[in-house]
Amino acid sequence: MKSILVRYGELTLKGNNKHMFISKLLDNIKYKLKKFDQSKIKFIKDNNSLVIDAEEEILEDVLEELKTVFGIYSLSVIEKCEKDLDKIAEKIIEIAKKSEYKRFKLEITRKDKSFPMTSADLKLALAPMVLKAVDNLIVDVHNPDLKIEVLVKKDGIQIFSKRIQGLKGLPVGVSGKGLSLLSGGIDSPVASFLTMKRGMHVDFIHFMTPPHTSPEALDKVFELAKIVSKYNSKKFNLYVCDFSMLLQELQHMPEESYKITIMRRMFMRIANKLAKQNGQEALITGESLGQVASQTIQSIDVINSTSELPILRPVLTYDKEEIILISKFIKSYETSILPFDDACSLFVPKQPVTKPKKWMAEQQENAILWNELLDYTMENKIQKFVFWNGSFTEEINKED
Ligand SMILES: Nc1ncnc2c1ncn2[C@@H]1O[C@H](COP(=O)(O)OP(=O)(O)OP(=O)(O)O)[C@@H](O)[C@H]1O
Repeated sequence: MKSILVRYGELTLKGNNKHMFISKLLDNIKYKLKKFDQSKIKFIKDNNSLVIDAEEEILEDVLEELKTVFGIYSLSVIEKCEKDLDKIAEKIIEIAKKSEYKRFKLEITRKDKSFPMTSADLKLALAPMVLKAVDNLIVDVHNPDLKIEVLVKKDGIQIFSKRIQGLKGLPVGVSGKGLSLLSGGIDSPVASFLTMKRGMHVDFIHFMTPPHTSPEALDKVFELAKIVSKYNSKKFNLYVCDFSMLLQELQHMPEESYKITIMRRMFMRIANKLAKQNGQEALITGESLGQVASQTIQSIDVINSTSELPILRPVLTYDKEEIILISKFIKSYETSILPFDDACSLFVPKQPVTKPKKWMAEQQENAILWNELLDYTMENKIQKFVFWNGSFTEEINKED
């Protein structure tokens, strides 16, 4: 058996909520590791961290899974031993001998104050033993390339030399539920991922307009939701809305340049109604300020005015390059750039309005018959797919 120390970081500062946050994180971790033979894994909890014992053959895979869990600050593969000076030295020497690095620093943290030696005493006793046993090792406290840390805890000693970065953030599920407008582009999967990072469970809605949008475009959206599912709650919904009837009606609007603005307002109205029916408390989009002509603060204002729910725009201030970096990190990029058009891109007017006015948007809407169509679309044109155990299943019953 090998052991992995899981650090909670920010979660340990959560005061009264600490218990709830940590228990959610444990749930999420256990779900992630469900795919392994459970006889090969053991969970040992303490106040501010978790130790997972895992058979050596699955250790790397377990680490990879843990790297996708929000709320984990960092991870270390640790050696455990009894509170015995010779045994501690033996473990440190073992690590130092295996390492290619030679500029050595020893760091001791004594969590168990009943342990008879102080951290300084321990360091003074251990360092010479290690230096004597390992060739070419030199002490470099300011610029070490081999830092070995020793934790003295109530139930024994933990020793490690590497900290692997976790995703940080908060465990998914502690910040309520959101409904993400997933378009099939680069930005909305990244916006969804960043929302999950702060602990929000994310469901998705996609608007399609067949026959103008192809089945491949829809496949792509399913694939994107699946890719980010790695970071999401174990079970979530993807709603697919056939927006064609409304799109057709929008063609009758007098002012061409307002088409995108009005389409977005309709998306928001539908997303609001759906979210209210299903308990999502916020909407999420991949809009980024100034990225395209229609993503201006005036446009955001005109879109917001149709929404009672808060609209989160996690990538609002990000440059495209920064968004692409994240999309490559979460591995959605290659799918996002597949050349299948979604509802929006097929509908872009020659010169979309960049500074729309609310009164003008309302005037455009008053010129068409959208109310009944929107209700009809809500009632009859939304399919619900539930993601569970790695795949989507359509739920036929409209009641959630
Ligand atoms: N067909 C759609 N279904 C669901 N949401 C959409 C759709 N089209 C646009 N949106 C939402 O509106 C936001 C802005 O749309 P826009 O068309 O400007 O983005 P995009 O660049 O095509 O896609 P993305 O923002 O995902 O890269 C999207 O990030 C997404 O949240």
